[in-house]
Amino acid sequence: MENTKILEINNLHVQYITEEETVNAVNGVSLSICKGESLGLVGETGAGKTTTALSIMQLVPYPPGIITDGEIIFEGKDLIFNTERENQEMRGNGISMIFQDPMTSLNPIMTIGEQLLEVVLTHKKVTREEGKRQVIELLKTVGVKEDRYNDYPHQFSGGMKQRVVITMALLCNPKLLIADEPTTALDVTIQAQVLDIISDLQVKFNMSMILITHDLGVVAETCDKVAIMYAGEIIEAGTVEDVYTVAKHPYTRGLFESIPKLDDKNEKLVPISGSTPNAVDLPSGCYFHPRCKYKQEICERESPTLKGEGHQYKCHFSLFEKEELG
Ligand SMILES: Nc1ncnc2c1ncn2[C@@H]1O[C@H](COP(=O)(O)OP(=O)(O)OP(=O)(O)O)[C@@H](O)[C@H]1O
Ligand code: NI
Repeated sequence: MENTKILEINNLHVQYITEEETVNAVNGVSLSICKGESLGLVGETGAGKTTTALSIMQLVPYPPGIITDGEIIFEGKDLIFNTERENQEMRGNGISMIFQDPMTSLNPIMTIGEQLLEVVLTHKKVTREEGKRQVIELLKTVGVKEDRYNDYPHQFSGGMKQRVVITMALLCNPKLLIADEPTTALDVTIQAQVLDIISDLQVKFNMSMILITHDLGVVAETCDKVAIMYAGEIIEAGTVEDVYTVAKHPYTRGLFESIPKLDDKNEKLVPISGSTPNAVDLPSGCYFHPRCKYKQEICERESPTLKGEGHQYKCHFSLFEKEELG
């Protein structure tokens, strides 16, 4: 792995503003990814993962969504100041995104061959023949046979559709791939296959990747680094090895404890008590304090800063201090 930063997000804030309410979806996210590196972005529903991804793609729906602060530096340039033309170019050959539902990306009334070829011809200076050759070759790589070129999306199963979408995302050789829960909509039996394909291609093409998921096991198998999101903030981040060995934030610990253990069939899922805060009306101080069993007075009052080098966590105390506090 090289150490060149390909993407750097600094202090990103995103809100969804309507007449009735303001949703604080992303509240100061900072993260960076190096060339060829894969980052797992993990968090409960509503934590702001998709909004972070859409911000990078410059696809936050406006209205009601608006990036209110921060920087998104891709290859040295702040995407927030891009023109629409520059955005299209960035999405054509810089950053690609795979969505949860394959039909978000596929046109139901075109054959998959036609739509994949169109992507190539829009972004690369190649002949139709060469374009078609590239499409067929990449389709084969993801396990879709050449004789399916003229089929329509509805003729494919969910897993096969997602393979076509992966092909579409990779045709223009993106430097960064964002996969937003790419297998959640699929049958459990084929989720692992599709994840393997994504993971293999990420390594093969030396792409950087952000993999959004609820599944800490998937991150362990697929990613170099992990970032845990809670209420629009990254509350812990580091290498998979560091974070999985010693989780430093009580929320992360709670997430690990809530994974059912394979070797003990009777082990109950231990959910973190309480629920995620309402993004319209966030708690004072540390957003996790209402659910934290180590809560102290300062936690209700002050938002903790991010501590640590490399392995970072956003908490007033180290866990060992907490254990002493009881
Ligand atoms: N178009 C929208 N309008 C208003 N609020 C929105 C919109 N999209 C998302 N939100 C809100 O923004 C917050 C963050 O949502 P987001 O989809 O980014 O979370 P997520 O971590 O991707 O969740 P999930 O795991 O369910 O996909 C949530 O409170 C959500 O309800
Ligand atoms: Ni999401």
